[in-house]
Amino acid sequence: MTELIATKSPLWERDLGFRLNIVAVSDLHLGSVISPNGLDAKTLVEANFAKGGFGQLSGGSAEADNEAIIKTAPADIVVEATFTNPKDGEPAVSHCRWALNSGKHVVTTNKGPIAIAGRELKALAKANTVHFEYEGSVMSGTPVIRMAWKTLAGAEVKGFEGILNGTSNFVLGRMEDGLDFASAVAEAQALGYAEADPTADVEGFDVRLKVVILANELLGANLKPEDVSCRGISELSPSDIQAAAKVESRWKLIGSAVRNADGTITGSVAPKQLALGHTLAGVNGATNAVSLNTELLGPVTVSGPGAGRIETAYALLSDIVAIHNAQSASFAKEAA
Ligand SMILES: NC(=O)C1=CN([C@@H]2O[C@H](COP(=O)(O)OP(=O)(O)OC[C@H]3O[C@@H](n4cnc5c(N)ncnc54)[C@H](OP(=O)(O)O)[C@@H]3O)[C@@H](O)[C@H]2O)C=CC1
Ligand SMILES: N[C@@H](CCO)C(=O)O
Repeated sequence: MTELIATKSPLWERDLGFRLNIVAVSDLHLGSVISPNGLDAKTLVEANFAKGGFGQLSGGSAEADNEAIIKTAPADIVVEATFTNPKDGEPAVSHCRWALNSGKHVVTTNKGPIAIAGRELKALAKANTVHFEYEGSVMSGTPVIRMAWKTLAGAEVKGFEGILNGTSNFVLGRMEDGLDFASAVAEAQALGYAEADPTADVEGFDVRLKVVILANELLGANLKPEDVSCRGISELSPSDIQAAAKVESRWKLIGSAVRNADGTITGSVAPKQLALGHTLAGVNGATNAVSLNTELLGPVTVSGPGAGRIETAYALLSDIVAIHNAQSASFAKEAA
């Protein structure tokens, strides 16, 4: 995000009508810093700080004092981009609570807080009259949550199925090329697609969080991760991959949810062998795609980048734009 701010600020000011000013940063390795007048994004990107390096800056400390930074920094918006913890969502859930309770908007790509504590955090945002935005938690910068809410409003989403993890899709493709599993995972890590612990990617835990988020957001479910059955791609062998190719099909890790006749919602994550003609069979690399099954339009499929540094930073920008637009609309209404 800092890299994007360093290069895109003049363009955003012209096209989007705001200029982002970084007033504080907290990072486990680098430490933390508060600068009410703003930190230069280019310097932050290029300085190549050593461990604890923020300690050298005015207003800086070699320790990541997240709580104090989040609560006291003179910021309007807190960007939560620590690692996703699929078990209890921490420390990100606490980061979001501290920010919302301090009257700060939160934008995040972290799946943990939304899948595990989404209801609580949304209520907290409402109580504090601030926004809690998380478009990048599913399919990184590719719009799906707001797209479904806004552009497909009234179309009645009944279920969805999708490729929701860039790493596992990339790994399956590289295994089709003949690469072994471990080398393919290492490539995905080097490209910035994988989670801090890639077990979450290959065992399906990351997709499970995304299925929970989409089911709760788009189908009005109240699922928790443990409600969604989950199998990952680590169960597939190179011979499974080759056997699928021989019958004109491909293995894909599919996350899905459906509203049942009795109104309950069932979610699942599992590798599926798809015929080459299937809408999701041609989705390659770190690209994600989701087919939303709607009552009025039938399936509507969205496809785009599902992982990557810039792609994920864009998701944060899209959340900030949403906040800016909502606030501008509300100021205009008050002024009328
Ligand atoms: N990368 C991607 O393609 C996508 C990522 N996401 C999600 O976005 C988030 C960020 O992704 P990504 O940058 O790839 O993740 P990384 O794991 O690469 O980076 C996480 C960052 O958070 C810092 N950090 C970790 N714990 C703490 C803490 N307790 N306090 C302060 N800083 C902390 C790390 O610091 P340090 O380096 O010092 O350990 C690191 O800089 C994750 O939740 C991820 O799941 C969502 C969509 C796509
Ligand atoms: N590790 C995740 C990042 C996006 O959530 C993936 O590969 O899809």
